[in-house]
Amino acid sequence: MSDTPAPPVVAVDGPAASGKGTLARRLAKQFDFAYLDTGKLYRAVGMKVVRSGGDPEDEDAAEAAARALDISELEDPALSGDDAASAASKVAAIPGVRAALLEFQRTFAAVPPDGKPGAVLDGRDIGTVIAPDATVKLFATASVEVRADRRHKELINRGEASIYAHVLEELKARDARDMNRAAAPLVAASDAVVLDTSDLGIDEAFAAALRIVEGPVQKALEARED
Ligand SMILES: Nc1ncnc2c1ncn2[C@@H]1O[C@H](COP(=O)(O)OP(=O)(O)O)[C@@H](O)[C@H]1O
Ligand SMILES: Nc1ccn([C@@H]2O[C@H](COP(=O)(O)OP(=O)(O)O)[C@@H](O)[C@H]2O)c(=O)n1
Repeated sequence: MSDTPAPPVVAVDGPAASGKGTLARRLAKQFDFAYLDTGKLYRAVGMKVVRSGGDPEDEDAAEAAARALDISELEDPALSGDDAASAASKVAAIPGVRAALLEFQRTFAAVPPDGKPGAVLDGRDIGTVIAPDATVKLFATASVEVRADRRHKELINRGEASIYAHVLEELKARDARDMNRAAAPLVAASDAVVLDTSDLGIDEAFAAALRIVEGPVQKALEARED
């Protein structure tokens, strides 16, 4: 008798506002998989440091915040704001922070909560570091102008004051920090399928993502039934 293969894992990576969260959430719903927005972990650590009066670039403070992070802190609505995003990309460059968050993410992928049959994780390093053996890897991207436009509209819709030019600058600064850091930089895994959503609406992007993901996921689910 052979061992049952591990639950399928869908890795969704990409730069800010590329639509990876929207795709990952919909893919999880499609397959009834557990979903983890790993950006929230870094946002929560960044906000924890800022709120205690610290500097998100202070390695000791950021690592201590990451080690003390409680899952309940991920529910804070302030995490979706730009301040949290900026603090997140600073703490995310610190290797001790990434190490402190690694086990939680790997366990989520290996043993999806609530007995779900698989997991979808989105972030920057899911396909490269967290789940290098993922069933299928998607790298969502779009031009920085399109991404800034999406994030700007999202902020306006939430009733927040937003200036397009500022959002564009913030995204460029964050892209640069995320791509140029030494620890788990933002890069498509060599076996990821790149999906450029610049000219795709949400439904079109989802349909394209599903075409990429469906086959490998079904195959992995069937292998677990044998
Ligand atoms: N293909 C798309 N076309 C237009 N808007 C999109 C598309 N994908 C996502 N959005 C919108 O862009 C914003 C950012 O999407 P989100 O999924 O949160 O991106 P990310 O998780 O990569 O930061 C959201 O307001 C979302 O509704
Ligand atoms: N797996 C991850 C997820 C996020 N991050 C960091 O956390 C920041 C916020 O991530 P996010 O996914 O919530 O941001 P958006 O893409 O939604 O704007 C990113 O800019 C990265 O610096 C990371 O380093 N690794």
